[in-house]
Amino acid sequence: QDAKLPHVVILATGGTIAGTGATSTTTVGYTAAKVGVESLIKAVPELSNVANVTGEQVFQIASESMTNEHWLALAKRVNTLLAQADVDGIVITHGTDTLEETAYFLDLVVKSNKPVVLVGSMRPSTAISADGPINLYNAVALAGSKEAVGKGVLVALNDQINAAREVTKTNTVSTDTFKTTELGFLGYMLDGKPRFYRASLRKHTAETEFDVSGLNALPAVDVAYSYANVGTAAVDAFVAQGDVGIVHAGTGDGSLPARTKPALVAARKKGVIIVRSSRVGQGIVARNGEANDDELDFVVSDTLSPQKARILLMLALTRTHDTKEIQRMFYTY
Ligand SMILES: NC(=O)C[C@H](N)C(=O)O
Repeated sequence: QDAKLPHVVILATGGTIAGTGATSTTTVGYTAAKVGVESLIKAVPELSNVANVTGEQVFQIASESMTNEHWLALAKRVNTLLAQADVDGIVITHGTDTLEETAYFLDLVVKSNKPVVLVGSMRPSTAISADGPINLYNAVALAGSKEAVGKGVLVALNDQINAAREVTKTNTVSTDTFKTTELGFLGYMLDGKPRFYRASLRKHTAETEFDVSGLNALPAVDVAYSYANVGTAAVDAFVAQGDVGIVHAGTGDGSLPARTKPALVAARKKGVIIVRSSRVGQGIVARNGEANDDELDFVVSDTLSPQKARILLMLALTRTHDTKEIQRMFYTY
């Protein structure tokens, strides 16, 4: 322990960064979530040069199995730790498949300006040139840095720093998979030091109106994906199971197929909040563009991906069912 260094807590949740393969050349077909947090820390002795590190195993899962309940537990732990004067920053080791979703959820509910950095890896810990150790080193250095304070929840892999709201996984297996394609990533990690060039302008962390401290569950919201020949089965099933919100991952600028639209309109009449988003991955879903949202009383996702729109809609529904208010939130966060 070096009193001059920041105290960074590593919260381990599993994923490939904690995965093991049969051989050193196994980079797919490995088992995720095997190695514990103490082993992750021990594998990178250089961490002690940049921070005093302590570890906690919060879950041990592959991130495709992440649930709302995991998020609530994780957010509460993060908020408790960051309220402690002796904690300077948090690193969360996480599977990459839903890493961007956990990052955005935390971006909306963490009540602190202290850095929170999500990190993972694409190769298991046993692989030649595993990317986990260097990613973990950079994440810890970033979480302990003054530069990362107030920047919102960050995602740092492959020497690049991204904002939680905008980053997405873009390649199924490559180590160079996390991208903020059009808006651009925030900066680089270079020799364990952050170099920031931009910041996300949407409200986050300490500035948000969302509070999960008293919540044990989140409102039921699902994503209905659109494609040629789509029918109403998904929307109907979501309504039947009692969803209070549906995010429509529409084609193009969030367009509504002739067959699906009546089901969404009927769902809205029953009180379900409908958010029009797009499966395209880039660009703004324009309000009153592909549909008359004012008339239908729908909300548009702005630039959020369907999976992130689901998160904001769940949190919005913990505060209000007023569509004007919810639309304001989609233009704020
Ligand atoms: N690279 C990874 O971490 C993928 C893994 N399926 C996970 O998300 O847990």
